[in-house]
Amino acid sequence: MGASITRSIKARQRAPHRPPPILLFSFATNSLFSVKMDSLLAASQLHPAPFSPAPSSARRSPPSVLVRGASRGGRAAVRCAAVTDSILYALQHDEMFNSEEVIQWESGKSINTIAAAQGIRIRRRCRPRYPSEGSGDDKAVPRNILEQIVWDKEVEVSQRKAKKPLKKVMESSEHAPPARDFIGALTAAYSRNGVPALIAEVKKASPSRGVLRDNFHPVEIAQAYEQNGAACLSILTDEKHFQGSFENLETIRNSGVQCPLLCKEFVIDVWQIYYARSKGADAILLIAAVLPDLDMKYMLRVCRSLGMTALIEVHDERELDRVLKIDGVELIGINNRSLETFEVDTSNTRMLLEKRGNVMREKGILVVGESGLFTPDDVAYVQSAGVSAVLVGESLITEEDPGRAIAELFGKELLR
Ligand SMILES: O=C(O)c1ccccc1NCC(=O)[C@H](O)[C@H](O)COP(=O)(O)O
Repeated sequence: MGASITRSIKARQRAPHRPPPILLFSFATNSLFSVKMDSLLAASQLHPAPFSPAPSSARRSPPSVLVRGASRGGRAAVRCAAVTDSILYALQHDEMFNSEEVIQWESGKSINTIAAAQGIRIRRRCRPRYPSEGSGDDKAVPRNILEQIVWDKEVEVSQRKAKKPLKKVMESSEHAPPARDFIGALTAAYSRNGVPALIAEVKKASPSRGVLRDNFHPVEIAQAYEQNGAACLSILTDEKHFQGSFENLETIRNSGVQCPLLCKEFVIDVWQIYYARSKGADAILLIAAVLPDLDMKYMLRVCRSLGMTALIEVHDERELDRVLKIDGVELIGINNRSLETFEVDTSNTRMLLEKRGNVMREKGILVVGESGLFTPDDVAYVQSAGVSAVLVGESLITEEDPGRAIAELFGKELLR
């Protein structure tokens, strides 16, 4: 493991920790403009001067703000009393704000068209503002389970946001204790044990397997995982398809468990990242099959501003290549399960590492092998392919004693 992990640690030590530029796009929602304004207002109060201090004259007399994309094919001047010059400066000078994807969006392409051009097959349902936009048809049926999950998530997130707007959830996230070092915990565990670090998953049910465990006590399971050498934990928060919850995440965080926690959520909106942080998450999953590049870049910035780690999940070469072009990626999960067909094939990890392992090592990116790992041979197989960590759910959670099952999975007891 040596070199790539050392590089990763060094990269992390070098990485500046600063608030995110105030960039306000989300392809995740149809109310792009209101999200922008929500974020703008919230950010102007919570991160008052990310780039440059606002002159006092600006504070006395708030400027008009040009908000790109507020109207199709052009810009709308929006007077916003809470916005300072520093934010205006940030918006106008941000490389991402002026990026290709934004220009495409402004030129009238729909969210789904832009995503499809990046090879993303998952469509957003997004209630259309214009007849030509979105899938548009209330009777449309999802093409696969991942699309179904994303469509359900759009409804869930909009309901949650109505109850707790972004500004409030950002404030809550500011009060959470600092995020723990997820990658640090993985690298330390790998050094200690000489086998891939374990991210043990607390998951009650899954779309592919139904209910995995009836007597499901999330805190007991989390404690058992930690006591038996898990480096980090992954907590499913999706209710509808996995019977998980943010309450589980919060309760585990408050139970005295020390392991860093991954919020295993289907993120489509930055609101979810702030919410996860407010509930004690140290890391969050971002799925390349769901998120267009611009969302991914913006969400990475938000994660960094919150001190959180992003585990970026890929399934195939195209997704991996997209992700490798994005700056600041530190942790990539290769999922052996197709989220569209449920097929599990551990050779996916080997195949992608054979093709792009060198690039990832050069960039100091740590790789996690995800899904379908049941035996010491499975673990050895993905380790020899080059992973530094494994994400395991089913093979542990279905055992009577999930903690003890860890030693069986690795063929030895793990040191804590
Ligand atoms: O687990 C599923 O059935 C599933 C279906 C659709 C989207 C995601 C899904 N699972 C998320 C995961 O990737 C796994 O929970 C995780 O990698 C652990 O996998 P396993 O060890 O096979 O439970």
